[in-house]
Amino acid sequence: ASTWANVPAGPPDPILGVTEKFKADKSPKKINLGVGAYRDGQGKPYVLPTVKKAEKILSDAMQDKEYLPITGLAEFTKLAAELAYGKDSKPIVEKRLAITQSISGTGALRIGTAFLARHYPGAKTIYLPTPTWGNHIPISKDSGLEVKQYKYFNKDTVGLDFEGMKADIKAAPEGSIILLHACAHNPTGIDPTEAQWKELSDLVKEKKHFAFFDMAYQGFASGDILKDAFAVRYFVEQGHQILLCQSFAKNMGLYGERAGAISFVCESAEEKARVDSQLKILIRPLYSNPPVHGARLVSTILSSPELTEEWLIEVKGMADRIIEMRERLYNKLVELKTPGEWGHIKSQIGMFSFTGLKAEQVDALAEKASIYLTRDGRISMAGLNANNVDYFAESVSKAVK
Ligand SMILES: Cc1ncc(COP(=O)(O)O)c(CNOCC(=O)O)c1O
Repeated sequence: ASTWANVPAGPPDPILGVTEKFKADKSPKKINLGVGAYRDGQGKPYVLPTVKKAEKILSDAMQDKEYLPITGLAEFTKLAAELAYGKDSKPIVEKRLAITQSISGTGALRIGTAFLARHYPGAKTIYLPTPTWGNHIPISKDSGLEVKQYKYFNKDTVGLDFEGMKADIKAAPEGSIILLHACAHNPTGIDPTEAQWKELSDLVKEKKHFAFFDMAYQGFASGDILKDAFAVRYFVEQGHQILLCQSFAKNMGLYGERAGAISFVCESAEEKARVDSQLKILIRPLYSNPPVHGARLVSTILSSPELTEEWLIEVKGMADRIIEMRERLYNKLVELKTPGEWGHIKSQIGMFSFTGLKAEQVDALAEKASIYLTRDGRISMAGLNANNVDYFAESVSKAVK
């Protein structure tokens, strides 16, 4: 028998599988609201003008293709840390932030969970919000952590179940690992308010929990990189030794370049050195060293005040287009007298909207209207534009009547 006779056919990824179905659909009216990648007003992938300028600078520079160090391009990780924490944040000023480049946000999450599985002094259990980004679960499990949940989404109010969230975090054994979406929660688009983040910081501190931040959308959520980093910076100011995963996939449109970073707030420069050494030991047998081009693109932009200024305008432009689509969709659903409450479409933030559509309604939209979204009712708002938002609203209206 063949070597692989016992390999079973696995299920398609719930998110990426939607795009496969979309591609197979021949309808001219088809819409892909599945994958979380930004599209411009014409439904096209968007290469930021600052990225194009950085490409030109790099191609003129004709740099070599030598290996990066295990922890990546030092200029990239320095600039990524400053973007997230702020130039004058204490961990950076006191040189006690251990950081490594990663294979985008997914790679950062994989390194973080693997590092915790290997070195965390407490229980090797990670608490994830319900729901969370689907990939958080297999990443954590494959790293050897036990996965538990904390309440997050209240389907009656289509809002944050803050009391449930606090109760579950409080009930978790002291010193538990709590994964927190820093901004633009995926898939719900619902974030704690700044006041709620302050309460969560107190609770995490009281329980001596470990805050594991996933910040895949800094700048892309509200359009303001400082606003989106509020939770991360507040927790650090409050003295939490956080772990932070960063991605430049969305806010710089570098999806396929796989530019990301993971950082650990340490107690001292000496501890940072020990953590850095163990990060190298963990990464070396994983992929040895990371891809160079994406890191150079990010560094070229963030090391130039004028390119950074232009980038901030571009990332706000993306966020604003999504916010405009939220308003247009909401107004159209209301105009069509669509049954149900739709305010959450406007109040949610970031790439996604948790519509509240049921799985069978999602299936009907695919079959009857060639509109594709994940079965949890999440839509990527970026897939909507002036040419298709009315058709989508009309189709939803029909599906829920
Ligand atoms: C919360 C979160 N963390 C991390 C990541 C990792 O992204 P990357 O590895 O591309 O940086 C993502 C990317 N999500 O992909 C879009 C989708 O859900 O359809 C994410 O949403």
